[in-house]
Amino acid sequence: MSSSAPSSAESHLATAKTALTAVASVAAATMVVRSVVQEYMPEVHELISCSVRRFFRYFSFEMTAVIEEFVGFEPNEVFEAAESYLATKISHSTRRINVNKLEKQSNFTVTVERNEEVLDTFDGVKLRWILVCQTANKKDFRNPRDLNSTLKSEVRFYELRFNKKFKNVVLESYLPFVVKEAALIKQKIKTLKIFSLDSYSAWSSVTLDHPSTFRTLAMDPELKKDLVEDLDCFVQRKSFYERVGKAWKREYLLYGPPGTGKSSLIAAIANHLNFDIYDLDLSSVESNAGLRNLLMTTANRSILVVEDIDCSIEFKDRTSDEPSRVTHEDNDHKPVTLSGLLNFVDGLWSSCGNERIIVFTTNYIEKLDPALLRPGRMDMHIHMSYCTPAGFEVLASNYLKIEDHILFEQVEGFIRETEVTPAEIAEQLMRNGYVDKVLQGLIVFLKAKKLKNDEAKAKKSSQSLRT
Ligand SMILES: Nc1ncnc2c1ncn2[C@@H]1O[C@H](COP(=O)(O)OP(=O)(O)OP(=O)(O)O)[C@@H](O)[C@H]1O
Ligand SMILES: [Mg+2]
Repeated sequence: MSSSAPSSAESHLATAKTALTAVASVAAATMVVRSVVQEYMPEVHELISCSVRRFFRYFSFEMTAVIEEFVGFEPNEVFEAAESYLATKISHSTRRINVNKLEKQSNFTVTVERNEEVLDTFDGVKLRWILVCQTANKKDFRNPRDLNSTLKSEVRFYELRFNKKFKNVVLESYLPFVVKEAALIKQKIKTLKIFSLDSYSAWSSVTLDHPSTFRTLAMDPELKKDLVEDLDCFVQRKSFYERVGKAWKREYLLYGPPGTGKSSLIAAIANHLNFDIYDLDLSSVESNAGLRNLLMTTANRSILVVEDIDCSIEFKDRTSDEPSRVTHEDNDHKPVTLSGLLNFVDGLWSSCGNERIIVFTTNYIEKLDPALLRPGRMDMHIHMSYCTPAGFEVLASNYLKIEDHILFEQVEGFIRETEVTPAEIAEQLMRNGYVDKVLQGLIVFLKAKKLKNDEAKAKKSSQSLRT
């Protein structure tokens, strides 16, 4: 018995060959029929093309997700996210990109141009993106997408192609990842704003372009380190605040003489976290109801600043300790108090506010109501002190671009013995001239300052001896 029965592998091969031959014959026959029909019967040709496409699509492994620019009248978050995200995927193979910049923007906006294919990989899954633009059908107003695009005269959507078997990975992991990444990118390039109250007591904003950063700030190095760590820890504790059911907010009290960098520190915090600033002048808020409205209209990831609290407002309502029959309505019309503000903040922001920072500043901590200073009221007290030798070195590096100099020892000696603010030193360092000349000028200034301070001290002590 020399011949054996065909093995199962051979039989599979034979079946596959037959199937392939069949597909090839269908394709060849279709081509012939198509060319004949194309010539003589265009409608039949369209019908056949459609069926052929459907036939091949059935055997294709590819799936396409269409991500339109608008959902009804609203912008599609996934489309916007894809636009930002894909800009980070521009590679050597990208041939055309779009570059835009509005006058007020500090950075260029770069996006991938239409019909450009962008490749991406996520957990080993290969993905192909392409931005498709089609001329809008302006007459078809039944379709909101077309109505939207009448303004733009084109309909834009992304096609995202991937292997069908990764459908769940794409929908459940990849696209949420793209949305999250895009939010981070936007946050990074966001232009910071500072809001203040206009003449109608409503927030109005301008771009915040303050150069102060933690690097340029002259303050106690340990305190600076602690504060940066505190801020970084705060923004990462979303789940902690959710778990304990507290408002996700942090309160800082900055105190120190004028010119020691309290406002500069607020700008440095805003630049570090990329948070907008709301500068709240409590003396121009008429009532609790007005304050509540203002707080409700501040955005998340922002810093609410109340400057000079010692002079702007009472801490407590003077009548609040007396037994009273104040109705809710009366309360709405009452003048604002600081304790009222803090209570609002706890209530309102625990339900609707996220990542809020409140900063209070004062030049005179001794004038503050003790209730505001009691432990647990503020999360951190930050003393912005007179300039120290370490602070001077930061300022010298900022203004003169030097890390050391033969005159540093003399300057630092005076700084140790004299109460001088970083603002005063900064003013001296901004003077024109060579480094030597500027530092000599600073020494003359410090000598005079020391003399003046000593005289003032002597006068004060002789006055107190007399009384
Ligand atoms: N600690 C500091 N580090 C770096 N620069 C400082 C510092 N303090 C003051 N300056 C410089 O002095 C200027 C004024 O400082 P700033 O307005 O921050 O002081 P302030 O404490 O807010 O004063 P005020 O109590 O009068 O509001 C700043 O623009 C900055 O150039
Ligand atoms: Mg200030």
